Amino acid sequence: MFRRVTTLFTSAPKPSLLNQVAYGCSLYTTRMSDSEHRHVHSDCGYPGLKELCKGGPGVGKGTQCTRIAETYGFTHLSVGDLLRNEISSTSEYGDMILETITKGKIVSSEVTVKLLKKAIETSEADRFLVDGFPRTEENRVAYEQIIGIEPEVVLFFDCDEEEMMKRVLHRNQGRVDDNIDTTIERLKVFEAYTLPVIRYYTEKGKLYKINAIGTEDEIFERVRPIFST
Ligand SMILES: Nc1ncnc2c1ncn2[C@@H]1O[C@H](COP(=O)(O)OP(=O)(O)O)[C@@H](O)[C@H]1O
Ligand SMILES: O=c1ccn([C@@H]2O[C@H](COP(=O)(O)OP(=O)(O)O)[C@@H](O)[C@H]2O)c(=O)[nH]1
Ligand SMILES: [Mg+2]
Repeated sequence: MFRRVTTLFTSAPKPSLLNQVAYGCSLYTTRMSDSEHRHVHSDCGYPGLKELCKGGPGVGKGTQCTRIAETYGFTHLSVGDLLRNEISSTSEYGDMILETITKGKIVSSEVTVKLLKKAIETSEADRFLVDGFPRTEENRVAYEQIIGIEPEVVLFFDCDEEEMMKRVLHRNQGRVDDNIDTTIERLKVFEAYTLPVIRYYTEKGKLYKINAIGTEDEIFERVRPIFST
């Protein structure tokens, strides 16, 4: 079985650098029952909304985060992109990150939170959409401790495993992890490490499940009410 996760965060305007962070959304497929998820409701207004988006590999997190950011004025921070930028730079972490991504494993929180913090601090923006993070409970705790913000809303993009695999294999961006073996591993990692994060936010009453099957436009229309007051 395949599973996927995507994450986005939005943040509320705030005074200090770290307060600016918005939690994003994640996309993933899951075996959780619908009763475990909250659904988007009309009183989830913006501004003041902090969002976290979750979903599995290829579910469309990045695609939807880009549209959300453009439409609602967020700065889109993809942690995957931050990590890939490190690989192509002279970063001391480059080799480790490449090996980790190639295997479909998770980079340590020490590195990812450091990169996120730097991206936020060097940006002049005051609202961010964080995509594809946190992927583990350790990520979540480290992020909330260091960034100092807990998301109010977590978007969960739900898609069947076969469709996620199909989207990954057709992504055509030359990524080292866009292959069958790595994606299967990523789905296992999702189930073992990311699903607990989803459950955490479900229990906190912050999870919003979005059906990620359909066209990009159709999915965006399902997301839109969350950002529209
Ligand atoms: N609703 C959709 N239907 C079909 N393909 C999609 C859809 N949304 C995104 N894609 C495509 O699927 C691939 C993975 O999308 P991406 O946004 O990178 O997902 P993720 O960030 O969750 O891994 C891309 O090639 C993208 O163009
Ligand atoms: O918080 C994160 C985000 C990404 N990754 C690594 O980067 C890869 C690609 O992540 P990305 O979000 O770009 O993938 P997507 O889900 O969009 O396909 C993951 O499989 C991990 O190896 C990580 O370790 N921690
Ligand atoms: Mg992505």
